[in-house]
Amino acid sequence: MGHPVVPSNLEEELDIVIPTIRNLDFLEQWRPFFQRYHLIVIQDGDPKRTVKLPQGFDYELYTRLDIEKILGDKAWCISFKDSACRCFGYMVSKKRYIYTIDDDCFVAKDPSGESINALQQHIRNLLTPSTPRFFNTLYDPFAEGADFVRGYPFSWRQGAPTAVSHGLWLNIPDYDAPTQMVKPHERNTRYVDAVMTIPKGTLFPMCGMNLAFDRELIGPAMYFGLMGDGQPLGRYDDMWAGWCSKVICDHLGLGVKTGKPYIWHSKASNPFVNLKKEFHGIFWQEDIIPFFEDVQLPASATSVAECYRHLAKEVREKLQKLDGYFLKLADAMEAWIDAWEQLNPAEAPAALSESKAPPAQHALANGKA
Ligand SMILES: O=c1ccn([C@@H]2O[C@H](COP(=O)(O)OP(=O)(O)O[C@H]3O[C@@H](CO)[C@H](O)[C@H]3O)[C@@H](O)[C@H]2O)c(=O)[nH]1
Ligand SMILES: [Mn+2]
Repeated sequence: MGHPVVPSNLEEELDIVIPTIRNLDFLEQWRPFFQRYHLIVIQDGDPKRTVKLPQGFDYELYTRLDIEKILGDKAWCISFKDSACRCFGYMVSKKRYIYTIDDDCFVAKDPSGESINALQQHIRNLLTPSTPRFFNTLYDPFAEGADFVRGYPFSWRQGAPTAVSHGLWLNIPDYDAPTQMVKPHERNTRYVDAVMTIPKGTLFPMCGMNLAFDRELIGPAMYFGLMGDGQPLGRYDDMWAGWCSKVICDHLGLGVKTGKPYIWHSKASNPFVNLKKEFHGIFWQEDIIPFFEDVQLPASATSVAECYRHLAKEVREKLQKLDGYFLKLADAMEAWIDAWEQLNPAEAPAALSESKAPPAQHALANGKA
């Protein structure tokens, strides 16, 4: 299968969102790959701090004061003092694609020693279909030198539109605090040359460190939750967005891929601080995962916003038994989607009519998915 042509005007189609409590010197190393794109920087913590960017980058920068000015009475749904604040950048972007990266992630090298253009690989992942309904054992059938293997149904080879591309990390792996405490010196040195679709009906731990998605297909579901300052939970921001968006992707016939590209994650955050942030989540997720596995989105929900509002109701009803936090989180999910639609009126969904729905959604409309 030929590689899709990466659109030459991609810079008009993609924003790079970076949350930061540090500085952005890391951009110097990414300059060859990032300079042509517009950056959306979410400056977390003290709004009076000055965040400097290397010369020559085109960017917009938002502090907590900007978020409060823009969102008004809905600003409370955007986390403060947590990387979850990055999702504000998804909301204010006007582009088709989003790439989000942490400020301690650098350009990795592949086994041949070549620098990895993570952005290019993510776009290839997003521009080629996914195979959520039937696993291709040779992994990505659209990769150079690969294809669908014998026994793969020909009528299913068009695949599904890809909504999310989840990249990985060399050096410091994205481990939870307990694992990091037990294995403080473990480094990920394994470069696996593969991209694969996460099967329909299977959840996964989405990491926000090196993540791209199609904002038009799944943007409204990419809310990174209520974390950080004043909240009983942290470091489950990307996880929450991953579980919500995967359930919605499965329902709407969209695909999620994981694997290449790799970035080089340079800093291990403090496992003791992380344990305090993650503590409740380690217990709650034993109930949260079955909740997402069991949730049934109605066939009448044919837009992301409709699915998301249904999810918020389910969270309120079924997770409040875990902790009152989930009542607040459900309210925050609704504030998020309201704010998203206010800031993006053109995208505010009338339910996708059959005629406009891509094939996979056709299947949903006809009850085949
Ligand atoms: O209060 C904060 C803390 C951090 N940031 C910015 O967010 C990213 C990630 O921060 P950091 O690299 O310190 O955290 P990690 O533990 O390595 O990140 C992983 O944890 C996930 C949980 O959120 C995160 O997505 C993973 O990548 C950096 O850019 C910090 O500057 C912040 O804005 N506010
Ligand atoms: Mn980090």
